[in-house]
Amino acid sequence: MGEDAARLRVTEIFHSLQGEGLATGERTAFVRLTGCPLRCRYCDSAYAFTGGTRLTIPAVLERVAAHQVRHVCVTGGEPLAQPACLDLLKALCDAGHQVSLETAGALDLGGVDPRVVKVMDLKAPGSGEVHRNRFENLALLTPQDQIKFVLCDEGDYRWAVAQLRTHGLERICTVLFSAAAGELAPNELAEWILRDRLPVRLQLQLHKILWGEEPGR
Ligand SMILES: C[S@@+](CC[C@H](N)C(=O)[O-])C[C@H]1O[C@@H](n2cnc3c(N)ncnc32)[C@H](O)[C@@H]1O
Ligand SMILES: Nc1nc2[nH]cc(C(=O)O)c2c(=O)[nH]1
Ligand code: SF4
Ligand SMILES: [Mg+2]
Repeated sequence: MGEDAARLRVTEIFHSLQGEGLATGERTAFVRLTGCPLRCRYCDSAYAFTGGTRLTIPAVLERVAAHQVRHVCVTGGEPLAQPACLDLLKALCDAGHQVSLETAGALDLGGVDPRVVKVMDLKAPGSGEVHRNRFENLALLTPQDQIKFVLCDEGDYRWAVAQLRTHGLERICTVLFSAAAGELAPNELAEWILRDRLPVRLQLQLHKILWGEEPGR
């Protein structure tokens, strides 16, 4: 199949305020790609595991353009599980967008366009997917990228602190600590970060504060 005919399976394309990471609050178009090889216990996007609509890259670009945004966030599901995601990321950059990629960190980041801001999770034990972390990806991150931990409990927190220290993560890029919604109180996580004087940022999910668990927001 030629590149022009490549299609991506897409769950939704929507317009919202970025709710996560360093661009929080920016008006953003989200492209949520369908399918994920992981099953994090807390996943708030399980509706993207199946279904979706097959769209060509020009069709995705056209729907994104309708939202008149600078920022585009490619998420999922696990975007990198679809090989054509790499072409989509490049096409969005070529169209002049500031592009971010939300990824589990379980698949190779090697082919991602260097203009893309990579927001990579390290999956903690409470996710049930800690064995999927691909630590080789850390060498592919640059200071513009972000490493995110989504934490379910104090055990996860301790694990994240150990990763921070073992890999010197704060020397690579910004490190975000986020509480898994419904599992850990963000104020408790805030107290631990202060107590331990960690070089990390607390991340709250702005869209859930504004709109709750509504899909497409
Ligand atoms: C739905 S995932 C999609 C991208 C990719 N599969 C990943 O896991 O990064 C986007 C982000 O939402 C986070 N997330 C999922 N469920 C969450 C929850 N219940 N509370 C907080 N963050 C959550 C993930 O950890 C990830 O950082
Ligand atoms: N507003 C909003 N911001 C987000 N940032 C990352 C999201 C995601 O699901 O990956 C997300 C999302 O679902 N909504
Ligand atoms: S990797 Fe991302 S999309 Fe997949 S189950 Fe985990 S949080 Fe959900
Ligand atoms: Mg989400």
